[in-house]
Amino acid sequence: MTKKIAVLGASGYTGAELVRLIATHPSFEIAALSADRKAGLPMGEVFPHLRHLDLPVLQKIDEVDFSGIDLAFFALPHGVAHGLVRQIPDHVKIVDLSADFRLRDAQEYRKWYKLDHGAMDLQPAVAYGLPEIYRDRIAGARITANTGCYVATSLLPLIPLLRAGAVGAEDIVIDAKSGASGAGRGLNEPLLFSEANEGFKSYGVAGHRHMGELDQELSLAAGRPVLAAFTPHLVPMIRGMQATIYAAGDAAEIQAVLEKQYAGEPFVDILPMGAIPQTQHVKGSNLCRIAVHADRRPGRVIILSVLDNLMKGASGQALQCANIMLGEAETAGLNLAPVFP
Ligand SMILES: NC(=O)C1=CN([C@@H]2O[C@H](COP(=O)(O)OP(=O)(O)OC[C@H]3O[C@@H](n4cnc5c(N)ncnc54)[C@H](OP(=O)(O)O)[C@@H]3O)[C@@H](O)[C@H]2O)C=CC1
Ligand SMILES: CC(=O)N[C@@H](CCC(=O)OP(=O)(O)O)C(=O)O
Repeated sequence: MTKKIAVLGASGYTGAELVRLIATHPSFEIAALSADRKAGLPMGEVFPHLRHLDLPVLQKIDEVDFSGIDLAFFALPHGVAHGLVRQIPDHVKIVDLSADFRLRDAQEYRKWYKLDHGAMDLQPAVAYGLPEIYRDRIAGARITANTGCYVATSLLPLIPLLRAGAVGAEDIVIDAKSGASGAGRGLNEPLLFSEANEGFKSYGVAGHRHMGELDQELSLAAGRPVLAAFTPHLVPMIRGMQATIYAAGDAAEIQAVLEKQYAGEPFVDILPMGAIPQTQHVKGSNLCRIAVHADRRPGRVIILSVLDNLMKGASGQALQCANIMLGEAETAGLNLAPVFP
């Protein structure tokens, strides 16, 4: 049976990526698209690459008729979803791509996002949207909080390793890089071509807002508090993300744990030990590719994890969660090989 889908925030990058994916989904149909500043415009005008699709005009959220909608994606900035969620009728399932429902503690949300959370009472029923780890919870949830892009890149290798005790919890360093689309489509001077191209910089050093989410999930996996070092960088590419993770552990054991954990998983590809995954080899796909290297320092490893921030880092993963929530094949609309070169 066809499921009717609303994409809120369809005039942004993750919203447009959801529309691109849903266009080939065998049983999802786009019934409503929302925008803020761009409300009233046809989607094909805002995103000419999608003008061949027969799509509803962008509306303000309060104009959307949710009565026939089965699931809404919130592709909205953080700070919007927690105020919006109560306006959405109970029959509508929600996949929130923002950070609003990722943190289970109101004080942590205030600390990292400088906002008071308006719907923390709903949090116990929210599933954390990392399907390979939380599939069963996602299947029964009304609201899923899609994992952040940097965090998904880091957690896919680290959660199984911490659970298995295969990496030391006390000395994890995550050195991460993102393409510019990770910052969304809003105007932002440091992301102007002449400022972001041909350059490289770190940002959010020792304080990026994804640290709260990392702390939460790494600590849960280890069964004790874990404070990893995490430094994000902006690189002059459009899509793509890499986390280079330094930790204590035995490379052969780590390789074996990851191969076992992800055997049969369609979207996590554990490469042979010592391989070099590249962002170019996941672009446009929902794949996360991971490779383990033994460091020359005994007992230390280097783990490389790459994904497309708009796909497995956001919209691809959100569609994977929606498929699980609506009882569809998990890969529906996601069987896309990477675009290369
Ligand atoms: N980009 C990425 O790689 C990733 C993004 N995310 C998260 O996904 C969410 C969406 O990101 P992204 O698509 O990049 O963002 P964009 O800035 O590209 O898009 C934001 C969308 O939200 C709409 N919007 C903005 N403010 C409001 C508001 N107050 N009320 C209603 N609608 C509003 C915008 O409408 P309009 O343009 O018409 O004003 C636009 O459609 C964010 O929470 C982001 O952190 C998560 C992982 C990765
Ligand atoms: C390059 C760039 O600016 N990236 C964004 C990624 C944030 C993002 O998408 O945030 P969530 O996954 O938490 O929603 C940033 O660092 O703020």
